Amino acid sequence: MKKKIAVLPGDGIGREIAKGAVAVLKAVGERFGHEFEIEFADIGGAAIDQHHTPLPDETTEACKRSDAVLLGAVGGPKWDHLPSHIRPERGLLAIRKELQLFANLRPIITFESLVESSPLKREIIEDVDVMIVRELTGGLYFGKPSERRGEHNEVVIDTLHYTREEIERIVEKSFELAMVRNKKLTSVDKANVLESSRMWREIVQEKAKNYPEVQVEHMYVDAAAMKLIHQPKDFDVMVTENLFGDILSDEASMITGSLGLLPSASLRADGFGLFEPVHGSAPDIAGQDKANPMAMILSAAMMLKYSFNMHKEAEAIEQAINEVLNAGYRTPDIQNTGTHVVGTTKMIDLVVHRVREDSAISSIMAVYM
Ligand SMILES: NC(=O)c1ccc[n+]([C@@H]2O[C@H](COP(=O)([O-])OP(=O)(O)OC[C@H]3O[C@@H](n4cnc5c(N)ncnc54)[C@H](O)[C@@H]3O)[C@@H](O)[C@H]2O)c1
Ligand SMILES: CC(C)[C@H](C(=O)O)[C@@H](O)C(=O)O
Ligand SMILES: [Mg+2]
Repeated sequence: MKKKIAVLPGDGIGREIAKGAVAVLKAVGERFGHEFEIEFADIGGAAIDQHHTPLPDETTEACKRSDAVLLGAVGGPKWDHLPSHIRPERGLLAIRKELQLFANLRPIITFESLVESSPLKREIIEDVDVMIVRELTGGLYFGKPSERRGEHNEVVIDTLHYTREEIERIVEKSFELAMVRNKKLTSVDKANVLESSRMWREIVQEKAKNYPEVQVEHMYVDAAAMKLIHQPKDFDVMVTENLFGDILSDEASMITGSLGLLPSASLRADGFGLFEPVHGSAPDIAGQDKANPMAMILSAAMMLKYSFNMHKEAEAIEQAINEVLNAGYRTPDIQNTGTHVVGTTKMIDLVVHRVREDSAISSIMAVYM
């Protein structure tokens, strides 16, 4: 199969880990006989430096002529002085909006080999498999007005804005996911305070009538934050609005062991997707070969699964990652002493090697079977 992929490395560790995803895709392509044509484009701070805007038209066009998009991360101290409407993060929000990527899927899955070294108890984190469904193109991030007012700019306004249609489509998506998973949906809101959450809850209740098999529960976001780290196995699909989903997913990363392990898929209604790690550009470790490339590589695996229907190819990546972790290799975000502590480049090589090695084994098997 031939597929065109736009790769937007962005800033900081985004550039280091994007290389990893591309190398792994090349290995998958060779093993399974696919051709992945890669087109690189700038976003975020890199785009500000090159094109004076965080999202150049060329980048949007490159995404639109591709079958899927991979994104590293944006932002960093170099651009922190800029006003919010032209910061690197604005490029990320703009591409999500432009491509109508309203459904952000953030799977939280425990790696068995990391359970032992976790500061959290085994009985809490083992076998966790939660899907956070985060609304991605509405809410406080996109509400207008968002500005400072008053004679001395002493008043500030951000607006939490949702339309019924925006809530309906993300709620529908989460019910569909619940139906193919374990038929359990937790809707997270702040309906004791926010009008937007009251409408959110009403819509969940309305839609629930079309999915009688799905067990639905409503939970306030503060309680959900507590329960997520205390009893994560009580959740299966969790749907929530943009900002709540942002915060809860970083929190949930601690169940797996590191923010550097969480991938995500940002999907449009027709299935087109942009795939990005949950984490940011990590300026504190950028350029030091310390970043964990797994979130990015797993995002590429999600792309293969969700955009190209390449399930065995995605599983080959997941298996390679499991094997590398089972063999004891760790980036410093997970473990910082010992003989198996490796940098970004070495970790990428290990995963690529495993993906290729399986290729050798399966071709021998093919000859003798
Ligand atoms: N999707 C994105 O592009 C995205 C997401 C979050 C933050 N950001 C931006 O990134 C910049 C830094 O933000 P932040 O520091 O709050 O969040 P961050 O996610 O970049 O980093 C938080 C902490 O996690 C660590 N970390 C993150 N990813 C890691 C990885 N793959 N391997 C090892 N350690 C990792 C970092 O070193 C840091 O200590 C900001 O400009 C922010 O706006 C971008
Ligand atoms: C960088 C920022 C705009 C972004 C968000 O909040 O959506 C990030 O934190 C994420 O989780 O993808
Ligand atoms: Mg975030």
